[in-house]
Amino acid sequence: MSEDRTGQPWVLDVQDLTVQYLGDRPVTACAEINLRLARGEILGVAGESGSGKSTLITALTRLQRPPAATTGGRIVLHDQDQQVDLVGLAEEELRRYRWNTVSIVLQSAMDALNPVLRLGAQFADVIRAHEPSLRTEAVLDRTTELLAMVGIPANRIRSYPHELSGGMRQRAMIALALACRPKLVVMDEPTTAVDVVMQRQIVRQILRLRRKLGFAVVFVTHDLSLLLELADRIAIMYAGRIVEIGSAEQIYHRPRHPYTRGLRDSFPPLHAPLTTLTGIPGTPPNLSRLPSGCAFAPRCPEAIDDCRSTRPVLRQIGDQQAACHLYDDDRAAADRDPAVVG
Ligand SMILES: Nc1ncnc2c1ncn2[C@@H]1O[C@H](COP(=O)(O)OP(=O)(O)OP(=O)(O)O)[C@@H](O)[C@H]1O
Repeated sequence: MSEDRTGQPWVLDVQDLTVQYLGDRPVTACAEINLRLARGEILGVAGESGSGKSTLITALTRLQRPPAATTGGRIVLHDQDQQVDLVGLAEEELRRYRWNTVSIVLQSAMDALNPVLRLGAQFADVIRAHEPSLRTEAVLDRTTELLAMVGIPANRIRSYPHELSGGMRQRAMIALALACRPKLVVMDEPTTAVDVVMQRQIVRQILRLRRKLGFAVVFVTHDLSLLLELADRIAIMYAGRIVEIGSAEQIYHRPRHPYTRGLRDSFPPLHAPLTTLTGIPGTPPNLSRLPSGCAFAPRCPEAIDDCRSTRPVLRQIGDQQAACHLYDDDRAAADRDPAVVG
């Protein structure tokens, strides 16, 4: 059984996950993704629109619908001394793990919450599905406690989703995702629909709840600066592949991949003074017509000949990983001293 640095089993161990949109010309939206999460760890996944982030999230929770299909790899979850590979489980078996072991927070709570049910009824549905024998008062107590954790007063239990502010709805979604004490919460841009002040409040709340309850998080967003506040580690996606992965500190201060550098310089930092934003020239590629070699090469200011002919593989560079030919010649030096190149 694979284990993290502390000897604990990984909460999530994704191995060579490939997800395609099937059709006349299949599109590979996630290619050979490898990710591991330790208990209580927050992994951020960042990338531009179309890089495959949402596809990854729905594949991880097995909520994808045709034409999307997982065509390779494993999604191994570990909970209560058991390991289970979600790939290949039937819908009925998956239900045992949803909410309980892994839960999801979507981009728009308005799409995820039922508009015709009061908040209390929605919490009761989820809690009861996993603890059918729980008495009404206990369900109510649990709901009150969950809402309080995200700063929503008890009198809102009788509110309908449309009676709540956008920020409150998102926080209610987070509370609902935690209702059955999952080991892993998967979040797809849960702060895009709210203003910056609320965004930061939600980020602080997630950090506080993680400390209190110890769940791990995969948090997907296009906003790298947000992840720098929230994530322990960050994976950068481009054209369906992870092109760099490292600690938040490494990704911010010493990004290896030119794409990561471009992404970092495209967003205003949340704390530091505002500087000129440079952005990345060009647009992401069409996944059904990827160039040979590195998919970022046509936009890369540092591309060399190899980049246009051979796709670089994700490999260790110092104590982070990147898929970039710029480090090929300096492999030995970069492995010894990560500051040598970059
Ligand atoms: N229903 C679909 N049919 C065919 N291809 C699709 C479909 N949905 C997505 N794709 C392909 O998968 C790619 C990745 O889409 P995905 O939504 O996962 O990206 P994303 O990074 O989450 O983007 P965004 O931030 O805009 O949500 C798209 O560029 C597109 O080529």
